[in-house]
Amino acid sequence: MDGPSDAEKLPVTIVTGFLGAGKTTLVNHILKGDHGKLIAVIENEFGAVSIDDALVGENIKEKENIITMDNGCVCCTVRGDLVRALLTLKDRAKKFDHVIIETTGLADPAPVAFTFFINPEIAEAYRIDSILCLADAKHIGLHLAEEKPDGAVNEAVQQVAFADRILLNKIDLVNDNLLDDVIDTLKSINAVAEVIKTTNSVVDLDKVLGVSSFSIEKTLEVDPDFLDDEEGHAKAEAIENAAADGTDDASKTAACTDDSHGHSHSQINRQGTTLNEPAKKRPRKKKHDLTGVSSVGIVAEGELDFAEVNTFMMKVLQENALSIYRSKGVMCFKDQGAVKFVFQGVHEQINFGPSSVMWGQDEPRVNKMVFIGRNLNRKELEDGFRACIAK
Ligand SMILES: Nc1nc2c(ncn2[C@@H]2O[C@H](COP(=O)(O)OP(=O)(O)OP(=O)(O)O)[C@@H](O)[C@H]2O)c(=O)[nH]1
Repeated sequence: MDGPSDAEKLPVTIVTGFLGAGKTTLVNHILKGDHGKLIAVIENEFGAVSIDDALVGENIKEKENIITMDNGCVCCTVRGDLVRALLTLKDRAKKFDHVIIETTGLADPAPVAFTFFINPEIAEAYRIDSILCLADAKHIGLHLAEEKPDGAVNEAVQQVAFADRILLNKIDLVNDNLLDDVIDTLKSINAVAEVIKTTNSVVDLDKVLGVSSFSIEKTLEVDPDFLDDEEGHAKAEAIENAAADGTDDASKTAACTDDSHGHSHSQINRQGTTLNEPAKKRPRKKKHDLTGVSSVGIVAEGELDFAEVNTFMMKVLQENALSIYRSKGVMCFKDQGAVKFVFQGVHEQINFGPSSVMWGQDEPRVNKMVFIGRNLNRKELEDGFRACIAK
């Protein structure tokens, strides 16, 4: 018997893009939009302390419409969680019109997309509408050019290569020449995806929702092994088992092939074909290797001193502009009543100010700060931040 047609399946948008590119800003733009759709959001954060759910939660009417997956990358350690989240959403009485998955900025989108093909229940209920990649016009060049250890994928390249739409965001931060260069680089990696220039991820919603721009044929052109993963069957089985028994161990084992928290995917080159084109022998797939990349999450009770935080953050971000990819947090300050502050940093670029919502009456006023980067000094960051609590 034939399965359901694509039109009967729930459309899913996978939002990808490097750390700080504007993914959460896009999700919020979509949620606030006048589209009349009931949207469920699956948020994945790399660190154990999540901030994005609070930032997205401000725009989502009911808490149950947002599912957060912390402490791991959706393409690696929490893939079992993704399967569980999708199965849970499918069985909810409330019928959603659309699902958005916001991946971590370090996720390789290929295994996330793969999930929609290996699990029959998910394949029957969902279709990928689009893989959207947010690219930060100012910093994407840096990340695309980053040399990775031998055998490891560059996640920024994978994100661009697998997208069917690229939102080239933060165009306010670059001049026209640089913008043209960035577009050339993006096109050299992915010649087929439409590139849409945006500021603050503001895009016409018709260009991002219900666009049916994902195509398995195009994906297979980018990665001919996409559905034919060396470990694919073992992975599928392990992930399904993990989903069934409520543990992630199986997906960890399946997805992470070594201690460096890696698993294998094709590395894409600038022409959008796999490196080491398969000759007779299948090329060894490259690993998603996050060695040295970590997140430091800090939860601190008490009110912060404004001047101390300012001095500490400026110093830390100036001294580590290249190694701290991303910093973000929610904070409460002395003498500021119920005003909730949001800190957003992308490398040395900072946005810091009051949130659009206040601390709720029953909401515990707890400061949360996350730093994500390479070779972070956990103790220095934790001690420094805690020292900013007002005496
Ligand atoms: N100048 C400028 N800032 C922007 C733009 N779009 C987003 N931002 C800011 O960039 C910061 C990061 O944006 P997010 O939407 O949180 O980025 P993200 O990709 O979700 O970040 P991660 O989830 O940490 O990977 C925030 O301070 C945004 O307000 C833009 O077009 N121009």
